[in-house]
Amino acid sequence: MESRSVNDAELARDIAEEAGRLLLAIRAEGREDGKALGVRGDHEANALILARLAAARPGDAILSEEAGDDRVRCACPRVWIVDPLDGTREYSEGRDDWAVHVALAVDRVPLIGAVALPAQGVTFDSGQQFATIETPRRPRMVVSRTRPPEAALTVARALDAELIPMGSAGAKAMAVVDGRADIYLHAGGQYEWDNCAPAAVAIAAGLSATRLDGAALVYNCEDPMLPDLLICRAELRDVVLAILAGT
Ligand SMILES: Nc1ncnc2c1ncn2[C@@H]1O[C@H](COP(=O)(O)O)[C@@H](OP(=O)(O)O)[C@H]1O
Ligand SMILES: [Mg+2]
Repeated sequence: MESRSVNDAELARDIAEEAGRLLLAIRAEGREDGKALGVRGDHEANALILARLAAARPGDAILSEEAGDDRVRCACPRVWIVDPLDGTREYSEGRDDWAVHVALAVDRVPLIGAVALPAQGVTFDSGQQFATIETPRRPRMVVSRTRPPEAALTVARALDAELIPMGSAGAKAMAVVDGRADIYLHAGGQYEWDNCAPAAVAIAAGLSATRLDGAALVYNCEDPMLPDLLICRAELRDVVLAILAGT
């Protein structure tokens, strides 16, 4: 029987923070820059996360952006879904909007997750307490800084929302969790590892996290592509979905 001395959310947080410290140390070394820095960071953070999960939860399956996928996981009820470095481009550019994602989907539901933002010195996990945040009169929407989707721009125009460009799905989702933004809308392509941990934390924080048609987010699918999502304050969900349905 494997050891469960820490619960799944604590384990996810510990591992995400440890990978984050490694990524900060690699960047501080200054041996690589640009693409090579991102490649090394992805590779070493992935190795650390896979080793830690295999030791702590040997009975569970793993889906990682940086590891092969034999799809044996599809028959497993508990699957860890990890992105060792989300926002690789931003990490390589010396910015602080990048993240480490460690999530656990149970029966395809994003139940547990941790999102570390190592360069911002903060980690969020689905087991923590979340502060109550007031909704401002003018909504703020985080969007990809390099490829903001047309659907997000349409919603922003309709709501007169302020647009905040930012890298990394995890960094954007956590901006909504901690009240720096109210809506994160993505379309056009993403994978389960990009949004599983962010969605798990967002749902635990009482936010709405769905597909752009309002459907539930389902994980551990045969094809790990999960191309669009909406994470927002629960009270904004219906109005955003109605705007999207009308486009
Ligand atoms: N159209 C698309 N197709 C595939 N992946 C996409 C995508 N748009 C964004 N992503 C992925 O989603 C994450 C956040 O992107 P963005 O900062 O543009 O919002 C990045 O993950 P990685 O950095 O792990 O590759 C990026 O590769
Ligand atoms: Mg990613």
